[in-house]
Amino acid sequence: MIELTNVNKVYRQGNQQYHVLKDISLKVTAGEFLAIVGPSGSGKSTLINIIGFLDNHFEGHYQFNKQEIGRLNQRQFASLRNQKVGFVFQNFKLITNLNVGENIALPLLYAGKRRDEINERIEAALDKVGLTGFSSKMPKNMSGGQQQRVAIARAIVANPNFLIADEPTGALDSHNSADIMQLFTDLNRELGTTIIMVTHDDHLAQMCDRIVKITDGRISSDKGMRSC
Ligand SMILES: Nc1ncnc2c1ncn2[C@@H]1O[C@H](COP(=O)(O)OP(=O)(O)OP(=O)(O)O)[C@@H](O)[C@H]1O
Repeated sequence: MIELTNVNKVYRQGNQQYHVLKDISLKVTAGEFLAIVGPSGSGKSTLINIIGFLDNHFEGHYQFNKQEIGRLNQRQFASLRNQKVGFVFQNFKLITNLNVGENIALPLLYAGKRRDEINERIEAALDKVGLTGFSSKMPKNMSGGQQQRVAIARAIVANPNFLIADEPTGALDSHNSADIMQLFTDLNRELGTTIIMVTHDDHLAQMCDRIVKITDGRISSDKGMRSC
């Protein structure tokens, strides 16, 4: 599904150049649950911004479902981002003055779905994350773990091809972290959701099928756990 070949990323600031990703070649197949780990500043966010269609200013090749990303115009690139990927962030990024259902509806409204379909899909997404009946609650009246579940429901509601989760348990205590990791594992195992998760936590990374380590902009190791 995802195939990066010799991807390089250079940030330019004035006369300075920062070569942040160096010859990254990475394949991710549908159904994988992959952790991206590495020290602070090693390039993890830069890499997931490219994988998640947030950044198309890089050198090298990115083929998504055999389609070369570099050939797309900005409109096609934005529509790929809206349709193919769901994002989960450390700080949930829910809209606080919207209720749970309205937050989850956002990707469907952008996609121009009809109201009755939206309502059905909200309920189905809430079921999948274990929050049946929470649609009219306000996020501020929910725990951090529940808010992250809402964010995950929003990320999956439009049936993206894959999820990017950037430190998804970083703001949670150990109990809620374990719950969220269990939810990701269930989504992956039971529904086949492809998940790419950035984490600093080695223990959480061990729960994934595969761990890709980035060191100073390069892939320094790539280990499959299921096959070990
Ligand atoms: N817009 C930018 N302009 C210049 N340099 C940048 C820019 N964004 C990131 N960098 C640099 O690129 C390098 C990689 O940053 P990146 O955020 O990808 O690392 P990271 O592994 O995600 O770090 P962390 O774990 O702390 O989030 C860092 O040295 C950072 O300072």
